[in-house]
Amino acid sequence: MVKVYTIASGKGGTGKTTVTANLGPMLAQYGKKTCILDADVGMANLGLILGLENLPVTLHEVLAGKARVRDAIYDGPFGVKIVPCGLSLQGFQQSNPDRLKDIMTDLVSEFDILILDAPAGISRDGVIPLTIADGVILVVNPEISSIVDSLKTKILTETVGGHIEGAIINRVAATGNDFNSAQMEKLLGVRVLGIIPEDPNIRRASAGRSPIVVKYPTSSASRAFKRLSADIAGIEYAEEETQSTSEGFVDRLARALFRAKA
Ligand SMILES: Nc1ncnc2c1ncn2[C@@H]1O[C@H](COP(=O)(O)OP(=O)(O)OP(=O)(O)O)[C@@H](O)[C@H]1O
Repeated sequence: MVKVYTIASGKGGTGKTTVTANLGPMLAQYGKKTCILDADVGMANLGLILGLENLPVTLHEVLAGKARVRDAIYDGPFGVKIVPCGLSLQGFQQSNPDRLKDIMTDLVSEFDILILDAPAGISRDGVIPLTIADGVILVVNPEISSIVDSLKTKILTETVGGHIEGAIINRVAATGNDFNSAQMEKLLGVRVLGIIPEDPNIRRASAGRSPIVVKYPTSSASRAFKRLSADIAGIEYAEEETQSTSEGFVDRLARALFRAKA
């Protein structure tokens, strides 16, 4: 039975695309037939950070009624399938978001998990992905404005008959000064599914057109994404050894010095 998740937030820039781009490949790696779709048709950037652009057919053409969804499915890391949007404003203007539901119906028989990267805010384009998901996952930053906006999205989701699966707290500081899981659960009134730390390797990986789980698999955010994906896939996650950047550097320096002395 397919499970459809929508990755949503109230405020923009909380990390929805980052979460989608990393959960998708990891779920595929853990044996789930997974397809990620860029439902942020106006400000699409899932394709951009996964190295997919200048494509002949994207979700824009499908939503415009000019192409079939199976022609807009591309291969991604670890076997995940990706349905990106184009980058052009014209493509967005021609898209009809009401077609999204039919598109999902076409895909349900082929996948175990479908993940929709929803637009920020509470526009019509944003509401449709909330209604067609089995579970909406809120991506929240540990700051009061993001929490308040997520609460609005939670209420909106429930008002339109959607179901909140839980929240992912993203960009949590390593200092331990941010709200913890229990506090976030109390504030949001939803289950915290995972905590993703602030990790500069996320931006480096995106600049290299790759998800962090592929580019820097032992980085702190990658380990958090793997743990979260394993939970969603219903498998046990074996904690990997931490590869601290400073240890790696010291080891490399020691080796270089040893070679220089020899
Ligand atoms: N855990 C993190 N650590 C460091 N940087 C992060 C983290 N998560 C996301 N970012 C960065 O924050 C920025 C916004 O992330 P992203 O594009 O995923 O957000 P979004 O919610 O999809 O945005 P939008 O609402 O505009 O679609 C990006 O530059 C991304 O690299």
